[in-house]
Amino acid sequence: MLSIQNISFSYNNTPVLNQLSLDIIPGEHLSIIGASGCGKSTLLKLIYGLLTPSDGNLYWNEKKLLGPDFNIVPGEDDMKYLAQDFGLMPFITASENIGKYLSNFYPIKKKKRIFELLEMVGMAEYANVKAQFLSGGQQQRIALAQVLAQEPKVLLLDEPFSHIDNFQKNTLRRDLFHHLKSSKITCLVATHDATDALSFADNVLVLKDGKKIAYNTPKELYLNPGSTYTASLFGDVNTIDAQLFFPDRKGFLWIYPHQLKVKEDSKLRVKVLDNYFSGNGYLIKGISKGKILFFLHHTSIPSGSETGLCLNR
Ligand SMILES: Nc1ncnc2c1ncn2[C@@H]1O[C@H](COP(=O)(O)OP(=O)(O)OP(=O)(O)O)[C@@H](O)[C@H]1O
Repeated sequence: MLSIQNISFSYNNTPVLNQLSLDIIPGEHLSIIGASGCGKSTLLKLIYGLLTPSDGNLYWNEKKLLGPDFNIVPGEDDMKYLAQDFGLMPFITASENIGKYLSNFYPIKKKKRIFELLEMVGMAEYANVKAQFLSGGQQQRIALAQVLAQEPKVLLLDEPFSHIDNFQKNTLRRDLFHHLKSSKITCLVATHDATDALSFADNVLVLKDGKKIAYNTPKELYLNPGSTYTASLFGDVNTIDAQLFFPDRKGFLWIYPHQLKVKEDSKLRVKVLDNYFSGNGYLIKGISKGKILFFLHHTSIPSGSETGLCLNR
């Protein structure tokens, strides 16, 4: 188990992480989400041992992780960390970058493993191309293959698909996360992409200003985000007075655009401000009693017109 126990961290006396605790069981896939600068990358660097916590402890299977103040070569043996800047060697080929840390003792086995990994990241045809001639997305895929090559027990991925186009990203992450699950590799992913968290994580950790503000399964967190901050990490969201739909309820509801639908005679009145084509319909921006609301509709609605909204159950 990976155990994060009450860790805090500051860069030059500026606090970045604040008393964070979490246990991650072997084989678990955790997504770490939060606004830019909330401390996601810093947390991964602390776990991998590139930084030392100013307070608290980290354990991997009862072994205390000591960080760079105690290890001559930073980085834990059982772990691999893929940083946002990939770290490939530019003057050697894609294959050589992947095979860099693999043993030369069994050359046929090594070649096979490199090929398998190139296939997994959809880069077989670039095997002999030097890294410096690959695009950003291609380099990111080779860097992913490189961290997988040594079969780590824990994989720490920082925005692993940020440079990869949607089409390839969808295929790649399905294949990658399937591979990690079947190989029982524990995986922590810092991400801004809601799909990484919703579709592929077992649990999601939400950070805000270096603090853990929510932790749950993706489904539970999506349906009951508990704050506008958490809900908005999954996309556009409306914060609506609960009494508007449920007279007995107090507080707010977090309603995603697809959870509202047009009902002309509904008492929630909205004036349409803008329409955004979204493929299978329109995302519509409206205003109701001075508050911006987003909802979906199968056609556009003229700006300036008024309509009613109700819950889409
Ligand atoms: N080497 C550093 N020296 C000083 N401050 C740093 C350093 N690295 C990061 N920070 C600051 O620490 C805070 C957390 O940074 P971090 O990179 O962990 O955030 P993040 O959540 O991963 O952001 P993003 O989503 O934009 O990658 C930010 O305010 C950042 O400016």
